[in-house]
Amino acid sequence: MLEKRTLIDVQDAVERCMANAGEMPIISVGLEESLGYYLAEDIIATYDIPMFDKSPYDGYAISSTASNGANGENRVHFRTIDHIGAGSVSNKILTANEAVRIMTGAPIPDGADAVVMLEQTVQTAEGFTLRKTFESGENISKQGEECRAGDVILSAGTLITPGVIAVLATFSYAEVPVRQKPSVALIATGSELVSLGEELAPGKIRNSNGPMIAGLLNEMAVQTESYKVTEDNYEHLLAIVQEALEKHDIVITTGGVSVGDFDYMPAIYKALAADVLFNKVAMRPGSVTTVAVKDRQMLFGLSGNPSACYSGFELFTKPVIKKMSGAAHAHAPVIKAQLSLDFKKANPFTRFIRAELDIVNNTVKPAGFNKSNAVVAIAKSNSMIILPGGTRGFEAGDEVDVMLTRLADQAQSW
Ligand SMILES: Nc1nc2c(c(=O)[nH]1)N[C@H]1C(S)=C(S)[C@@H](COP(=O)(O)OP(=O)(O)OC[C@H]3O[C@@H](n4cnc5c(N)ncnc54)[C@H](O)[C@@H]3O)O[C@H]1N2
Ligand code: MOO
Ligand SMILES: [Mg+2]
Repeated sequence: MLEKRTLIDVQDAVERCMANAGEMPIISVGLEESLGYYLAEDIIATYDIPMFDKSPYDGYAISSTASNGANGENRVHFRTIDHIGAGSVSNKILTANEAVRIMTGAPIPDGADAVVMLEQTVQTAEGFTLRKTFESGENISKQGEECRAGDVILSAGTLITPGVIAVLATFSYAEVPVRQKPSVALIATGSELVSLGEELAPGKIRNSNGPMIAGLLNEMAVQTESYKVTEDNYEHLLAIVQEALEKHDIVITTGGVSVGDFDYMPAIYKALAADVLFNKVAMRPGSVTTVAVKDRQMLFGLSGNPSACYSGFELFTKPVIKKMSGAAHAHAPVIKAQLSLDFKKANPFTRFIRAELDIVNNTVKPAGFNKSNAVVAIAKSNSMIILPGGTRGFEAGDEVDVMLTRLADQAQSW
């Protein structure tokens, strides 16, 4: 007998997933390996940056009062008494009309409170002359102007980017406290699937979901074990899922979650006595997406249809992985943009459309043929339009919600 499924809202489904996503333990990784992890602790400045008053220019450090009254007709003369580059300290103490030749990054010598750029000077036998009055503090990078010892520079949950690595290096973090990432098993199911290079016998199709999801996980720097594409064989699939659960925090399957005679995932959740969080969501595509929990491990039963598979990952799996990995912001941002094409179809459920967002003009359109089985539109999309359930007849010019999935590769430039 066909089991009755309970339909739930997308938001509810997302919340159920997030409620079951526990943070992974804190580990320490080398600075060079830390890219893509999330900071597990706040990063607090251990000293002022800059650490000392320093010169922002190549030029001369002077006492500003000595430049008083300087102008084009009355150039003031300075005598150079020392010469330092970045990394060196002058132990001379300046008196009036003395100067230290100083390079960018070098500490300001005692007695100096201004820096004259090289271009503002005329060289003389014993030093230089200048033609303008300097103020105290002029052209000096002050100690602590960027941050002070004790300041919280970056908070726990921040994604480690190259900029974050620069901060960590500044404070000498050879090892970085991060949240471990969940390890993921990826199982593409379906007797129709053949891998790259294999013959496409009648009725067979290429497994595109497996490599796509592996790519999405790779982008998140998550370790993935891809299992061989399985046949639709209950015992075999159950054995693989059980093996995957022994080794991984998350098990992602694609396909076999609907009501077909060879859709074995529902029976497998039952056999595992897994707690099914939902198996029918009021969304298109991906309405049969199923998420279950077994002990503390999560099973994502993504739909076999490629666009449904992709959307299910973006909506449910990605934020769960981000939360487990310690991300402060697990969800993709949603913005408003103007539709640039009509979209007349009815939307009985919340509809997600793989879309092209033009960030310059803030307009958006479906990324071509957009049914649940579409593949090309995924490749062309940088976002997903979200149309609320119970609506129809969107027209060009209407404002719609757009989830930002990937904006890194915009075809826009200066
Ligand atoms: N009577 C009903 N039939 C269907 C329903 C329903 O509610 N009642 N739901 C439909 C919807 S909506 C979807 S979505 C699909 C979901 O199907 P499954 O998740 O069970 O996936 P499969 O049956 O295994 O495959 C569906 C489709 O996708 C192709 N596929 C599967 N795996 C891959 C892969 N790795 N790479 C590329 N393409 C793949 C597969 O060949 C099928 O064409 O069910 C509807 N039916
Ligand atoms: O819910 Mo299905 O994923 O529309 O094709
Ligand atoms: Mg099916």
